[in-house]
Amino acid sequence: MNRETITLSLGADSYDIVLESGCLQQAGDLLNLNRKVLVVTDSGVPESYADTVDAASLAAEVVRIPQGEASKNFDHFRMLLSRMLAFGMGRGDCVVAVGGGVVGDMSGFAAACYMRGIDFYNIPTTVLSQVDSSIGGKTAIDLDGIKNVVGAFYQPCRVLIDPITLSTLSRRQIANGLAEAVKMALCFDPEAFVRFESLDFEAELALLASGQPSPALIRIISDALHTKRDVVEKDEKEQGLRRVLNFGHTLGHGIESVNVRNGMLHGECVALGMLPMCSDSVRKRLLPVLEKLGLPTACSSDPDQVMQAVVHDKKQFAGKIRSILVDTVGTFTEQELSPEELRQRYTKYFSS
Ligand SMILES: O=C(O)C(=O)C[C@@H](O)[C@H](O)[C@H](O)COP(=O)(O)O
Repeated sequence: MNRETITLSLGADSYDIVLESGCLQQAGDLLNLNRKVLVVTDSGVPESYADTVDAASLAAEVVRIPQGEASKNFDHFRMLLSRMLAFGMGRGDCVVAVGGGVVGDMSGFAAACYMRGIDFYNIPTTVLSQVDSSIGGKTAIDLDGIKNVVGAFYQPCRVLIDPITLSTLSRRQIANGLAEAVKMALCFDPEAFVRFESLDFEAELALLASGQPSPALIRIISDALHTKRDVVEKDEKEQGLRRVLNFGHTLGHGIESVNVRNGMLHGECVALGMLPMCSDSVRKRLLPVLEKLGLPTACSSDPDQVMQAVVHDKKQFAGKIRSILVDTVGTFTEQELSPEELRQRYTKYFSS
């Protein structure tokens, strides 16, 4: 099996991302598990993944939270900390996340807070977490319906990305994660976007369903990891360039907050959130890609409700919302838009 190791250079917080089919099975060799380990996973992740980490650890506790964004809350966060305390974990012990973005974000935040910070490893098992959320150290929980509003920048010690884990995901979950990779290609990587345009999605899904790795998906994951690595190395704490990774998220988070109970997924909301923020020519290329992936392209959420959530987002600054726009594939601009201007973009695109 081919292994790609991508190093994120952040001084003392540098770490390797290992991308290799089958690397989950090597967790005992690739991670330091010779200590107490809190393994955090969710009810949608095959139990065998967490069991693999458990078996490779000196002593492990496995915590399984219910699947879904609604679990990324204060109660589950507190429960993780209590479990660490009850297990007698000390500063030399570690947390391992095995799952998607919810598991990674929340367990990373728990690792950041327990005893002011213990080691954290991430083993993302969804497309979304493999291309985006496991990289760059954003950890968080949601509060009062606002996404990621409590959290910390806390880098993992190592990330293991095993594309074989994608074979158990539904088509919808795969497309959900690919929305984040489309976002990165649109902003930074025109060649990666062309690869999306020529992607034979059905053929790659068929490969995955037969238990084989999908070369095209591995290439997409690798493209996204390189883009994100380059961005985070230049701007770890999101003071400038990293804000571009929020393309599609400003309206997207608003749409997500309104639709969380309808079961809409994060990437689906990001897909919708990108559409009003593109030029006509970019949208003309984006729409067929989203349609091919089966991502939504129409949204009927009430603009007032969407905007209510948008104005609580972290991108608000002196009454304006820092928004990313894409006029040409591979480039971006940042503009400070008023809530009214954003609302108009939303209504103009989705009501016409
Ligand atoms: O890593 C980043 O930086 C991102 O913005 C990646 C986003 O795709 C991701 O969804 C992130 O969690 C959103 O960030 P937030 O700061 O708006 O919570």
